Amino acid sequence: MLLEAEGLSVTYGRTRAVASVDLAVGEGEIVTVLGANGAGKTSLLRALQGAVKPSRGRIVLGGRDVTAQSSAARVRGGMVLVPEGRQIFVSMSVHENLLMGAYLRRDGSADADIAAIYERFPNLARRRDMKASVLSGGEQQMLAIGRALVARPRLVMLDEPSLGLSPLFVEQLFSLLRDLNRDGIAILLVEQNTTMALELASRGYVFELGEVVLEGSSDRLLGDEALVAAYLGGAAPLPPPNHPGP
Ligand SMILES: Nc1ncnc2c1ncn2[C@@H]1O[C@H](COP(=O)(O)OP(=O)(O)OP(=O)(O)O)[C@@H](O)[C@H]1O
Repeated sequence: MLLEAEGLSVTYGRTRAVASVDLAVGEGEIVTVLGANGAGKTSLLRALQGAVKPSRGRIVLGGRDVTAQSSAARVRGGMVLVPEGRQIFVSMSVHENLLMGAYLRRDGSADADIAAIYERFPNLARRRDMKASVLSGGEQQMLAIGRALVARPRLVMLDEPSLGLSPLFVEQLFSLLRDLNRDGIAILLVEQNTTMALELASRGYVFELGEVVLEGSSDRLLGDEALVAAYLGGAAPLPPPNHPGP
């Protein structure tokens, strides 16, 4: 396995945001983490990235225990996070944002990788000297992903990347994730867009109150009625056709 979390727990004061979670992502695999708001998905990713110290458990990346390592060391180990809300540097140019992605690389130089990002994202190439604040939401998401790719990851973790994007951009985003995966990059995707996430991923974990309540192949989860009822909007039955209304 490329990434393994074993018995991982995250607590904030008395709140147990992540409770004894076991999770794994294989080399080149796409795995999705689903769950309602507040289920602990962001806390899980932040613990994996090293932004939050887990209260219990361990994280193994490429066979090495990284639980005590800094975020920077984990980036060098091949794991990057595209955080919720993108968190690009809005007062910096597109190009400067991409250069920040190279900052943590051991060699420090990323000209060829940034050129490859511009090839992949022509919209960013056209706007390379503009401030990131003028980009559309979709372009900002592409920039956040582009910046992560400059670090040459083996695993990209994304926290609700489709949030606030138009349906067309969401389609583009998912097709980009598919392309990245074809290039050999493993993906750990936190999404509210349950159906699209399961159609992209090979496996999924469903979180509730910090615990994994369901896990399995995407096909199994897509066919699981309990999951459909709880997470795919199938829980509320439609009123009968002759319903008098309010
Ligand atoms: N920094 C923090 N301090 C205290 N409690 C926190 C903190 N961050 C998250 N929590 C709490 O931990 C729980 C899990 O939150 P988390 O953001 O990880 O869930 P989530 O599944 O990512 O939700 P969302 O989809 O709304 O982002 C929630 O009860 C939340 O209020």
